[in-house]
Amino acid sequence: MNAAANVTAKVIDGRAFADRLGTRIAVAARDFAARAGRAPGLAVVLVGTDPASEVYVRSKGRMARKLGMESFEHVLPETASQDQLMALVARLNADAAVDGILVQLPLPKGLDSLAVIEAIDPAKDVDGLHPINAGYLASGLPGLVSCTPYGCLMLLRDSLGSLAGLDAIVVGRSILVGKPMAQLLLAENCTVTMAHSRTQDLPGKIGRADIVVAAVGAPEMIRGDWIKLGATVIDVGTSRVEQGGKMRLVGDVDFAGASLRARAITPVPGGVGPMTIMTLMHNTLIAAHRRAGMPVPNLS
Ligand SMILES: Nc1nc2c(c(=O)[nH]1)N[C@@H](CN(C=O)c1ccc(C(=O)N[C@@H](CCC(=O)O)C(=O)O)cc1)CN2
Ligand SMILES: [Mg+2]
Repeated sequence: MNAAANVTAKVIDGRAFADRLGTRIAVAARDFAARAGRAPGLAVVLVGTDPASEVYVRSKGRMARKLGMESFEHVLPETASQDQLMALVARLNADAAVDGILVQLPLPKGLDSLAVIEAIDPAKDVDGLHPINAGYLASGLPGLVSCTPYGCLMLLRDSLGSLAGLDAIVVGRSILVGKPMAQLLLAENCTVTMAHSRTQDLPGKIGRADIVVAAVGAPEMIRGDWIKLGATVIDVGTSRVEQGGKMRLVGDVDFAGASLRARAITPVPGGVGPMTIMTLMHNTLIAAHRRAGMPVPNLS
């Protein structure tokens, strides 16, 4: 733990961690292909032309191919109907070459993302968002875990070892990050507080936490001086802000201020983001093994 307020935190390098995990996934994917007679297959669905989503979808396809997986990319127009999207999901559910299905979020206005998520075969739900997989997680049963929180957990375990007994706060309650993150931390025997827009005395609650996971999408809303000395800070937020005439990517946490109090902190970019894509590859590998009736390799 930092003894004084002016010790600089260790910066957690999510990109390097993701690269190392990727090397192990590539070996396991090659082994799967040799035994199953086909590569693990990931289908990525993009609806519309949101520039950030286009970048993420392209990165996912590129990474799948780089690691020796088959990538199936489906792009529907902004004007696609709910029925068209549901029909595509049904086709992918029935396609034996597809182990993982991911529908990039957010969907254009007018489309019901929860209905789409519920239509995905839970065994292929590599985003871990289907209520069946959320239920497995809450029940401590093996399912598929949402990619970003799974990546955050890997970084926390790597940085801290055992998390048992630590006070953790998760700021944000989305089904994509906040809720599954809280379940994962609870399963690690943390005492978990879930904070959200109606939480009272957020600075006080953050100030008591050994682990802070920030996932609200509000640029630098968590001030550095709220952080407990020696805490570990995981910043999931990515917001583009203008500074001095230039666009800059920032997280939910004031990185410079928090670095003076935390023992370790993820940067933005280069922290949680790269883990999101690599845990998706990991989930695809897991889904492929389960669907083929093969034991899931332990890559940790
Ligand atoms: N179906 C899903 N939709 C979305 C998810 C998801 O997990 N499943 N997560 C986010 C977007 N996302 C992946 O889809 C994602 C976000 C950020 C990064 C990333 O690597 N970020 C970099 C910075 C990139 C930049 O410069 O813009 C970083 O933080 O270092 C990867 C994936 C919402 N939608
Ligand atoms: Mg990041």
